[in-house]
Amino acid sequence: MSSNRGAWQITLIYLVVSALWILLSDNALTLVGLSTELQQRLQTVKGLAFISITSGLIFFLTRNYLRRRRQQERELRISEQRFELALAGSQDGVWDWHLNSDQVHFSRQCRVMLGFPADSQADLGGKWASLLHPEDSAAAKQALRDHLAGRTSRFQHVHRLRHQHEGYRWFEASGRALRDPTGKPWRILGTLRDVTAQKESEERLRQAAVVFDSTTEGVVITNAHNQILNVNQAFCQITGYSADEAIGAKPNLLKSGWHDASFYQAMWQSLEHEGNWQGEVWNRRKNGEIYPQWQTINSVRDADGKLTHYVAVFADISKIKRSEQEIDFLAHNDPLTRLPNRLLLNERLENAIQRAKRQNEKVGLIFIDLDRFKAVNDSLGHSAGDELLRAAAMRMLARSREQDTLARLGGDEFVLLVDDIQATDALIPVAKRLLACFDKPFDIDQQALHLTVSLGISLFPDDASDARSLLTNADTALTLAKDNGRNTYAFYTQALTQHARERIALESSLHQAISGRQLRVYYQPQVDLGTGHIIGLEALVRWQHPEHGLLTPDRFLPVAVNAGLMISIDEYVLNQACQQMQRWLAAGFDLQHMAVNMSGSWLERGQVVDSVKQALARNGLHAQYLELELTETEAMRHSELNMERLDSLRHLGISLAIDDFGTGYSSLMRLKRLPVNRLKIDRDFVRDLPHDQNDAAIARAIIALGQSLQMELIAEGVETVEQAELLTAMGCTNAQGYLYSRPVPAAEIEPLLQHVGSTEE
Ligand SMILES: Nc1nc2c(ncn2[C@@H]2O[C@@H]3COP(=O)(O)O[C@H]4[C@@H](O)[C@H](n5cnc6c(=O)[nH]c(N)nc65)O[C@@H]4COP(=O)(O)O[C@H]3[C@H]2O)c(=O)[nH]1
Repeated sequence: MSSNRGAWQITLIYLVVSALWILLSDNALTLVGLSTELQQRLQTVKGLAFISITSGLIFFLTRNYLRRRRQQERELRISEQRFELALAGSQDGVWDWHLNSDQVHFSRQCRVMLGFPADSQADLGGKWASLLHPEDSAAAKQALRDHLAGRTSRFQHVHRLRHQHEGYRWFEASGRALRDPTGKPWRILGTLRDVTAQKESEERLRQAAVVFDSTTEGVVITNAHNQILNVNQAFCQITGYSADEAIGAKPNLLKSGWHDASFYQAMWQSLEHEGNWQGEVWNRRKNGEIYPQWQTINSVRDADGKLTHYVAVFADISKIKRSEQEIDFLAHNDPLTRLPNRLLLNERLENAIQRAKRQNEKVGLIFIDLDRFKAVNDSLGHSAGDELLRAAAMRMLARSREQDTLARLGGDEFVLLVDDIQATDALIPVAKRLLACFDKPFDIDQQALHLTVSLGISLFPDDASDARSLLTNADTALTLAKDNGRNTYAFYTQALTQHARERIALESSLHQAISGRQLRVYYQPQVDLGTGHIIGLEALVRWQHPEHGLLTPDRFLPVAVNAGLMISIDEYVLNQACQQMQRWLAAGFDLQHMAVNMSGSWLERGQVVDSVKQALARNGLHAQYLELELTETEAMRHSELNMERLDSLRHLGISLAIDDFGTGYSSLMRLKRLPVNRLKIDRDFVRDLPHDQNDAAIARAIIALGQSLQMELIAEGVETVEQAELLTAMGCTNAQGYLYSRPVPAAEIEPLLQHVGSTEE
């Protein structure tokens, strides 16, 4: 009941009761028939009674009314206090917006939250919109419009409002509109809550969730009882377990059994005392594979310090481990053959020497060099060369004892470290075994390649007292093995050291030899096997050494190659030979050509064509009388430039011969393309004729090849009549060798030429 209606009802009742009282009580007195005086007295009493009753009534009503009001006011105050307390506790502010007057009341808390003075009574109406962040403004206003229009039952929106001092902060505003009977809103009341911290932690959580899901490191979260609560995608990828399989289980699901109890004890102790643990753990994937992981575990405690969770983050480091191993391997091993390299050999050699010192034993070092490997590499290409090196390494490794170290130093150089030997002789069977590794040919690129090795042996403590000298001495011994005709072994001796010193001395005196005219040119005849006539000569260099006497090319040419002196020597010989040939021709000797050796470096450097032109011009020799010899290996070098230079030489009119044919690895295609007139059968295949069937077969094959390519053939190193006859029978037309003459100075050649006869005879 409304207050107006209630008041009207009470007043009406009072009017009716009073009117009835006045009218009826007077009539009642009249009817009773009392005297007038008594009636007047009773009327006075009645009037007083009425006043008393109504006064009493008014008193009680007023008292009740006032009591109820006080009670209500008290209750209101209490409720207001409760509300204030509740709001203060919740940190929410209250706002009250009278829409018609556009007056907004912001509670004290609201003002504090927005950075206004707490007790400012300034009207903040209309401020709300201006405080809104530009990015949130449209959405917040739309939410308010929706509610005022009755489209939503509550206004609720989270947006940023500008704080007076701290920039924008996040607020959650909620409220409800009061509407008149027509439904039109006239007031809206609501609360405002600062949710900046919540927003920030939501953002942090969102970021953490992204990290959790996208990190490549596995993450496991367990409760305090070490039961898995959550794992991330990376965990599943690394371990092979799905999240469903892992959740609820314990992390020992991954236990590999590689760590003992003390390892886990130390881990738990660290977690308990430090709150974290970090280290390498070997775990087992679902597929059984054991792998290393780098793991960090942190214990998580609540505000009261009670342990709630463990969080473990780990990275699979198996790839890193593998590359570490690979790097370590490559640092100590040769990538081609996978054998130990120089570094590892040195380490092992040092150790072996120390051990031998302690145990009074010996250490043997065998330096191994593949004979003529360079020729294979140059003619068949590097990949075939590599394959050959690998195959050779495998054969030697298979024949070595496990405790010995076979190392590759680079190129075609290997070393076998033979540990724990009692006597020098013990190395002989080892060396023989190594040589035997090369008895059978290697099958490379569908070709059977025959290869031999030369071995140089030195011994600790007999030949050297430290690793470095031992290696140098083995190398020196190798030179001796090579000098002894290759495919053999040689021990280091003091004499060898002397030899090495001589080589160094030779190199320095070779420079003087060239300038000081110590070089000599010897000539060796080349004869027609059919007529026995000398058809040409080969110019061969000698060194008239002031102390060592006459030195043959094998003593000083390798030194000259190392010292870069080959071109000077070749040019000197060419000049001398042209001069001499011109003299002999002028003297009327019937010679077809003068053969001069051409080193690889001379051809390679490119000045050979000019040098030849100049030598011919200087000596007035016609190009047709000059023949240049190039070894098979040099001729097969795959360089277009070399090919062009050979073509240019041919265009000058000189002829070209391939020297030492049969020792290299010729490609038929290339041989066909070479502008060559003559093949010289290497003396290695002539030496054992006519007895060696293999050599005979090779010589026959070379002759057939030369014939089919329309090249002239000359056999080198013919020493016996039988050899000459056999070669003639095989179809070889020319020969050179001691049978006819050793290489001799020009003066000694002339009687031979006269014997053959001059054109003037
Ligand atoms: N056992 C034996 N050997 C015989 C016989 N007939 C000839 N010889 C030797 O065979 C070699 C032939 O020369 P090469 O194959 O061009 O082989 C030559 C050649 O490759 C190189 N050489 C010599 N002089 C020069 C030069 O002026 N320049 C260049 N680049 N190399 C040269 O040195 C190599 C060796 O020359 P030499 O010691 O003079 O050795 C000569 C010669 O003395 C024989 O019946 N039996």
